[in-house]
Amino acid sequence: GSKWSYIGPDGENTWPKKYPFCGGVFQSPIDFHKDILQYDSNLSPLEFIGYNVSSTDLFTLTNNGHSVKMHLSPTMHIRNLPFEYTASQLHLHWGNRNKSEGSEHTVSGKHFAAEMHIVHYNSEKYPDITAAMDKANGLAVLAILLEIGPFNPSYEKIFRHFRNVKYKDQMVHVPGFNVQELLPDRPDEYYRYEGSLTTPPCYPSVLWTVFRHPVKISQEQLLALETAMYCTESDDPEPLEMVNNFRNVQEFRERLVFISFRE
Ligand SMILES: NS(=O)(=O)c1c(F)c(F)c(S(=O)(=O)CCO)c(N[C@H]2CCCc3ccccc32)c1F
Ligand SMILES: [Zn+2]
Repeated sequence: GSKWSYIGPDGENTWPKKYPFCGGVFQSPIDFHKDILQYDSNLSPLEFIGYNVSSTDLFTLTNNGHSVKMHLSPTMHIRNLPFEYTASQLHLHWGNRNKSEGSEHTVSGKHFAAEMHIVHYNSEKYPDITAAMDKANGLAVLAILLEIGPFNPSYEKIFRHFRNVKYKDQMVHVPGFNVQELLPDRPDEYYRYEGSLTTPPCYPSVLWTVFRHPVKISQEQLLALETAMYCTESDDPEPLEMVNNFRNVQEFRERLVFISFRE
């Protein structure tokens, strides 16, 4: 199994030993700051096809020991990227109850409270994500920055199930809903760059789209995310809280991040 973690002897500084790409090029996440941003008028709004999933369809929510991930319906895909990308799963990254600064990407050096990723694979060129995940242009990940605000009923459609996936390998079914509700206002405004998976094996295969505007969830919803899950199995005598499951920002030299909006 994947023997890596975010803390301790298998923490991120040791990842390159077992996963060489983690010490390679084009690594994510990164910090978005003024002098690496460049407006690009060709960055058009993405089209989200099949995101409105019927409640008779079921998503599977799983605690995989690293994050909580929700397997998505293969009828969901994005258009307006260089290729068509089909949805695979979504998952989250967060901090802890004393420090709600667990986003992966940062803006002018600032963390947001948490970050949600919707992982897609290039279904035009590859049959499935396993074939796509180590190829150039293989994956496209949408990133939504989360911050504290009013209660968010759309996010609650996922969050209300956290108590049933407290421990590693637990799963629960979530009735389908319109996943587009999870996206921020103005999804036409985003950061775009070529990067990598932020977990081992860190393949440099990801076309990143990080939406400019954060989504608000309540303090209570954030606390539930920060305190509900464990990395360990239900019968483990030494339970490990699933907290701070974000990678630190990586060196980003001699490259630009393209933005679809003017400052
Ligand atoms: N931040 S990130 O880079 O988007 C990111 C994660 F952070 C993350 F934890 C995961 S994981 O939950 O699968 C646990 C470790 O792979 C993924 N999985 C992707 C890529 C790896 C293999 C795979 C296979 C099927 C579906 C999705 C994925 C991931 F892409
Ligand atoms: Zn992620």
